[in-house]
Amino acid sequence: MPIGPIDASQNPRYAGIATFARLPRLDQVEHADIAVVGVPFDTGVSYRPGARFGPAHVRESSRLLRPYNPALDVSPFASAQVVDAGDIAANPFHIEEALETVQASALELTAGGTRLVTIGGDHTIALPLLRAAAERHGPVALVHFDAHLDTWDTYFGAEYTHGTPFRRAVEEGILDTEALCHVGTRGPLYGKKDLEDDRRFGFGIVTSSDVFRQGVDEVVEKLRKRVGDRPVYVSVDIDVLDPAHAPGTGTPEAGGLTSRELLEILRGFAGLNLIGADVVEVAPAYDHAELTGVAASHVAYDLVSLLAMRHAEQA
Ligand SMILES: N=C(N)NCCCC(=O)O
Ligand SMILES: [Zn+2]
Ligand SMILES: [Zn+2]
Repeated sequence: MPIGPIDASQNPRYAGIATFARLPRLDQVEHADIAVVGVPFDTGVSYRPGARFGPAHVRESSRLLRPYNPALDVSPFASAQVVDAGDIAANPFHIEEALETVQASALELTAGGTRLVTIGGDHTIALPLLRAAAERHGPVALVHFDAHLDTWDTYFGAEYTHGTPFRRAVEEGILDTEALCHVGTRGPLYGKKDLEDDRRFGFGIVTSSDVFRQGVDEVVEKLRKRVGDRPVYVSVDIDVLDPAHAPGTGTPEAGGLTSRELLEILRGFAGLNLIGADVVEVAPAYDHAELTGVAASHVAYDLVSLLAMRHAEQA
């Protein structure tokens, strides 16, 4: 029987030290099927800093999560042993070293078949997480929720930034270029070439306006078709949400998804071969009333739920 979260009917949910959803820590269980892990790192940002405080904020904002997920008809913490694995201590003064630390830690955490849902941190961390995923599964399909393409080349000559992880990932051959898609992109670019490059790398695009005009069901159908039964990694930059739904982020863009749209699309992924996920770019200094923290914690909860369903199917 998995060890579940602290019971909110016995112990007030606002009491005690915050782990994600009040789950046990990794060192309190024998084996974890799914681990939520933080990467408090934001040395890769191009505008507002502060995503290094994302993991702590999302944990604090996750205290109200309950054990049954009716939208997916699953009790994720009963279907699988889910834990909080704490934070990966990435060097804030040396990006390359930080990326190595994140990759090595992700490999260590997944050694026994544990699936990861990682809380960022800025989007730079998706690169080492994808490297680790590809080491385990080979090149992976990617569904990338973001206002931004994040396939730009360099900033100030720097290769590893939060605007460039997916270009590096394609160059490194760790993505399955038959099955890549951005969802929720919008806003001004540097030039038309950004889109041409992105297309050349193999990405399909479902813009924020496509989600609005086509609706959730059509979008889910397209994404499921593109991914098929490939191992798929889901990366959620919280700025995919409209700033009204997620003000606490580093590079906000108007005209984004609602949290309802994002959660509905994610729930449409039930049955896909999800192998890992991240939720990044939560910058609490710009958050109000935990809007962004709550949205991110619910996104992480649904991602954990999808992984738990997959785990139960395979067990
Ligand atoms: N990954 C995020 N959130 N933002 C990338 C923005 C890159 C830029 O400053 O153009
Ligand atoms: Zn973004
Ligand atoms: Zn991003």
